Amino acid sequence: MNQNTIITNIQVKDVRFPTSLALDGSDAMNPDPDYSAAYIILETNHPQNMEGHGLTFTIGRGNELCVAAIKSLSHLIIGKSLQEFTNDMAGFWRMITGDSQLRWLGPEKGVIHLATGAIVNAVWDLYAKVEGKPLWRLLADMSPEQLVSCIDFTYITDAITPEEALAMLKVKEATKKDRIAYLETHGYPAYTTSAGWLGYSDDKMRRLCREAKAEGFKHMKIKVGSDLQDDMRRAAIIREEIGSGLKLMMDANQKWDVDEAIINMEWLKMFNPWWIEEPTSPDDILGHAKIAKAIAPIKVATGEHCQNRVVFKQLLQANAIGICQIDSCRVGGVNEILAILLMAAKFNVPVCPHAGGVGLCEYVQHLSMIDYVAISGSMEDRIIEYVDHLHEHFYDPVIIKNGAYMPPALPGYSITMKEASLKAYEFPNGKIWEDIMKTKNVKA
Ligand SMILES: C[C@H](O)[C@@H](O)CC(=O)C(=O)O
Ligand SMILES: [Mg+2]
Repeated sequence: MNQNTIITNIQVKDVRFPTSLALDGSDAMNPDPDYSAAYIILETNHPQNMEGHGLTFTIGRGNELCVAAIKSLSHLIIGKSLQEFTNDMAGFWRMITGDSQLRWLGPEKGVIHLATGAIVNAVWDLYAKVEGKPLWRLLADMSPEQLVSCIDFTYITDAITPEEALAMLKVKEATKKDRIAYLETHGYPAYTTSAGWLGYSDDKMRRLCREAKAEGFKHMKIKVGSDLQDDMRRAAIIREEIGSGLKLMMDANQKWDVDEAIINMEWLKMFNPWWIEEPTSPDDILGHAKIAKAIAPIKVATGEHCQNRVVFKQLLQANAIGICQIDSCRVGGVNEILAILLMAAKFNVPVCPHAGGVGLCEYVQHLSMIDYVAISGSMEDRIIEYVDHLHEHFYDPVIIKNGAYMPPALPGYSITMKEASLKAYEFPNGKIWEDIMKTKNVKA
């Protein structure tokens, strides 16, 4: 590695895609999302002009808050060298989350933590690019000691210690190469949410179900939580299309109170769902535990709004989740994800990442792959979410074959967006937004 890759500047962009126009991504809680990215480019003095790219995901309004928070954090990395960070990754993460004045805004939650995710992921993207490897492979090639050294164990040692983590990783070390070979041949299984968005008509839902089946998907997710009768009607349509052989998952996006979730699942269980996702408030650990106990063997899944490793720890300790849904930039990026993956493996809870959003499929494929290669060592009951939106804006978009993600081969974290897309979709002055404002005759 070049010994002096200095981060000289950080560009921060507010990029938004008008997905609400077609109701792509719509659910019971979020009826009109505009998939958006607070997007950053780390400029460096690298002789080949290497840049680190990263984003954090929002659904439109408020993206500017993440942009502002990233700007507030940027003094922590500008002028520093990449090597200073990579020599002590856990220290780097503690430094980014530990600015005492900014920490007051969290700690480690909300807008400031979303911003942390963008910056941390951009540093990992730069690291992987400088090393000439896709991120999953950079991590897979690390020794157990190196992987453990990336993790800040603060607040989680009652669930997992660095020594335990090391022992777990060492068990998987010898067989890593077999799993890399398997991944390269078969990929990692995916499920699709594309047919199940709440705002889609019945005809569109049916067509997308058929297409997904023909493309080889074996699992599909449907949105619920608007109105029970309508949820049942739509679930019946999907079951009719996919038959009993395919797995169906349901996502309530936090719409229900705890007892309401239990009652509604009593009705919805006739459609044989594998899991119910975000049945209630993402902060209600005991509520999730109560639901999980009441509706077993249907599993409770959550994580896309889970703010940090501490909440994941408690969800796992309380037997509140049967599926752990990491989100690549809701928590503080790769370092914190590694901690969560290790805890999930220790508690024997499968990880099925959340990827409904722009760039999230591109990100999370790397995370499931490192989980498989080095951490849990298993694909059993594990699938990565896939949504069929906006991949054309990335230089290294996901590749899905026969319903599986194929491992990315280009260096980096696959999150670099095309310059033309960054320009056209920049909010509010990009061409796309200017045109939308003109049509609506409004100012942003
Ligand atoms: C607003 C988003 O599209 C959300 O519905 C995504 C989600 O819950 C998922 O992909 O799961
Ligand atoms: Mg969801």
